[in-house]
Amino acid sequence: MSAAMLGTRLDLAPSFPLSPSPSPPSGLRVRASTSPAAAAGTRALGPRAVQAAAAAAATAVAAKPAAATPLSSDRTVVRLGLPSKGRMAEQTLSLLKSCQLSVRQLNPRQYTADIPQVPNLEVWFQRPTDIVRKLCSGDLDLGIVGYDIISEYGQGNEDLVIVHDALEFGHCRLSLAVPKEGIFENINTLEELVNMPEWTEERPIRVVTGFGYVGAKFLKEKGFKHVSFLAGDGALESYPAMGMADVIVDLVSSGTTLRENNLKEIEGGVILESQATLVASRKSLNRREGMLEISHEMLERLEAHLTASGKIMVTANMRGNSAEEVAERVLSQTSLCGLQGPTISPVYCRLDGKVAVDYYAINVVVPQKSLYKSIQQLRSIGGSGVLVSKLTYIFDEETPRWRTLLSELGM
Ligand SMILES: Nc1ncnc2c1ncn2[C@@H]1O[C@H](COP(=O)(O)OP(=O)(O)OP(=O)(O)O)[C@@H](O)[C@H]1O
Ligand SMILES: O=P(O)(O)OC[C@H]1O[C@H](OP(=O)(O)OP(=O)(O)O)[C@H](O)[C@@H]1O
Ligand SMILES: [Mg+2]
Repeated sequence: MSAAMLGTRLDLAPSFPLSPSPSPPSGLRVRASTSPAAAAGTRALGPRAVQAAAAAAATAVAAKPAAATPLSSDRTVVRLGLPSKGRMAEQTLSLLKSCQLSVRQLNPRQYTADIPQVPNLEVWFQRPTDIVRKLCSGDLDLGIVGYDIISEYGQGNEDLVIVHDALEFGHCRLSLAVPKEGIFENINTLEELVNMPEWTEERPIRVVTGFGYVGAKFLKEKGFKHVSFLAGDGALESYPAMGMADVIVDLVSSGTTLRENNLKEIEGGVILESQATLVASRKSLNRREGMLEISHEMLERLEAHLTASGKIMVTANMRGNSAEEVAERVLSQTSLCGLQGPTISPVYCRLDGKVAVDYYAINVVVPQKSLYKSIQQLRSIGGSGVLVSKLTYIFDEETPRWRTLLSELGM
């Protein structure tokens, strides 16, 4: 454990280059599902569209050479930074493997590796904080890190663009927590904490955190006037009991560490929600050869895998007079609507020497958690011979996140 005073007191008002908005800086957070561009986009996006985007990017660069800052080094390979340690490291590799993007590392002590499926891509194992720093400096082009680290170490840098904001692991929140007892016994909201008479210029509230930038920005925006920060690397939950800090700003997942150390979260005290993200350098996306194609491929594979996870394919047979009549019955059930709708196909058999349709086969994708309900609903409308299979990938016609990314890049 290491700790260093950032200064006896942090005079928040003049010394912090803080933006007024509590939300992530524009250009940093790319929200695929909510953007109007994503909602409006219906055109299929194939490899040609990626090439077109790459060509557009090249033209844009060619059109304004004077304004463009040079890319760091004239390397021709694209670099992906992956966490070298910590709890994200293993999960990152396993996610990539599930997307058929297995990382090949010849020796565990080597910091470089490759993904045989993607030529022209170098993998560099780095600490998560360094991944963000190196994306900003142009020494990496892509990275997988927690949103918390992007917010803290990216500090609103417009060059960072989130390509996929929800890789579905590393879920945690950055939260302010206070001791359960003593002067905090009746403090349950951030407002109550701000208004405590204890905090004065002579005796500021002492906050220990590894998130000095995001933490200070949040407290300033919430109206804290007298704050003193202590930077800590780990075991922050011990600081209040040791008398070294009044409150902590740290990552929380299950809440066990807080509870076991007699601390509690308070209403309004969540600073940000985090999970693993795929993040890129805007300069690289705009100008490094091959970068758009690689980003598109990674995004598509990640989306296909993540969309399929937790979903199953249910197949059943059903008697009926026509496909439409069977469809009416299936669509009358809430759990059988599928992704776009059920697929219904005739099952041909020989009846009295003639080919005839007696049954229809229904294929429908449903969330794994509603499996039993789906089976019950299928049976209630005459379904039989139910087969259930796990889905590995769902490649949609287009990836809304890709469309959002292109629009973010002005392409
Ligand atoms: N308790 C948690 N549960 C889930 N995700 C977490 C938790 N703590 C941190 N994370 C996420 O994992 C990332 C890496 O955290 P982790 O603690 O594994 O690495 P580290 O702090 O660099 O390693 P170490 O703690 O060994 O120095 C964090 O940036 C955050 O996004
Ligand atoms: O809510 P919980 O599920 O209890 O998780 C929260 C804890 O996890 C992280 O610590 P980590 O395990 O990384 O240890 P560290 O402090 O040594 O980094 C974080 O800093 C909290 O202490
Ligand atoms: Mg940790």
